[in-house]
Amino acid sequence: MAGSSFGTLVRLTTFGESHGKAIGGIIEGIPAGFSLDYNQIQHDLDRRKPGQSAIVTQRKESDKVQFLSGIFDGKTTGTPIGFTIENEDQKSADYTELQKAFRPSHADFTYQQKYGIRDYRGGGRSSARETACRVVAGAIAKQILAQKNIRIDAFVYQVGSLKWTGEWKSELKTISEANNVRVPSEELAVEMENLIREIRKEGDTIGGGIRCVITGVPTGLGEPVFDKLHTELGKAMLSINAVKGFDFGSGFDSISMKGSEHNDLFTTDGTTKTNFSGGIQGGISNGMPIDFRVAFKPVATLIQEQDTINEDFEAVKLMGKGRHDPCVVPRAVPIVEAMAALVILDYYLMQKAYKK
Ligand SMILES: C=C(O[C@@H]1CC(C(=O)O)=C[C@@H](OP(=O)(O)O)[C@H]1O)C(=O)O
Repeated sequence: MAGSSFGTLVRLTTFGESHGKAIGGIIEGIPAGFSLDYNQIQHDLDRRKPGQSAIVTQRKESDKVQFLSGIFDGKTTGTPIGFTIENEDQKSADYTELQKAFRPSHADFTYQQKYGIRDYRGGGRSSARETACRVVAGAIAKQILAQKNIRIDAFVYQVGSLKWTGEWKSELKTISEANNVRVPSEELAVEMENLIREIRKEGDTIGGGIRCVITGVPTGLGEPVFDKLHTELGKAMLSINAVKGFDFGSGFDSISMKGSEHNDLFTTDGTTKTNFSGGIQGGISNGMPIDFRVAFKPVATLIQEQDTINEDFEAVKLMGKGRHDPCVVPRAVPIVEAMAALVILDYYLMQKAYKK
């Protein structure tokens, strides 16, 4: 229970700090004989990497993954896949003041209280840099799932109070992936980007929301009662840095609905006319698209002076420094897809193992 591994049959363990030599991971349980598309893995890493546009952190990392094991002649061998990604652009001097003072609402304080020591540079282990490792594993899982016609699409639907309320279709992915925000509307992309630029000018940050739709999932995935499919998806999403909320299907809107409005009526082919269940009933996939949302808080590091305390619990003023995201959702889209892919592949393999 040391907190750095995720999954049951497909299991990812990550290591590394933001300003250390490298980050990396070990992926166990990937089936043998699968031909890897390295370009696809790099493509997802590029969708996540810092410095990719004017509205994200300007730290420049190439995020090239180096595989160390588990692959032979371009195919998985069924043995642990080890990999590293080097850290190339650390500016640790930006964090000198943070050796002693805690950024309000950041993991600085809790890491210090838990361990009595922390790598304060770039947030150390608590940095979202770690999520690059999840993207490597998720990109592999996504490729395997694609062969089974399971498709995972995440996109930004909200930044601050600007919200996309359209109906999702997979064709919209070309629009969401063509703009810096990753929202499926060209008009909203401009508005959201302008908002993020304004927020950045003020040295401030803003929250956002990501929606994820998974199609082609067969019925039967999910292990009641404690390992329901949505329970594992919730854990996966809530483990991503800055995530504050997860809901699926009707989610929190279900509070104000009547059963007669909420029930998804069947059609005779076994699908349902509506999808308030979000593709999961009783913790088990029902064959409809799995549909969930993830809420991200505004990043804690502000380029503004704030009141805080130091390690001796004395009141001090702290001015944030460094290269930070004014809004994390544009870069978090491939992270959500990666974690979703790890869960779905894990549960797909479990269902294969258990089904009579
Ligand atoms: C490096 C990445 O993002 C970093 C996430 C991060 C944080 O506190 O989470 C702080 C910043 O790091 P630094 O202060 O070293 O510039 C971001 O740039 C990355 O995502 O690869």
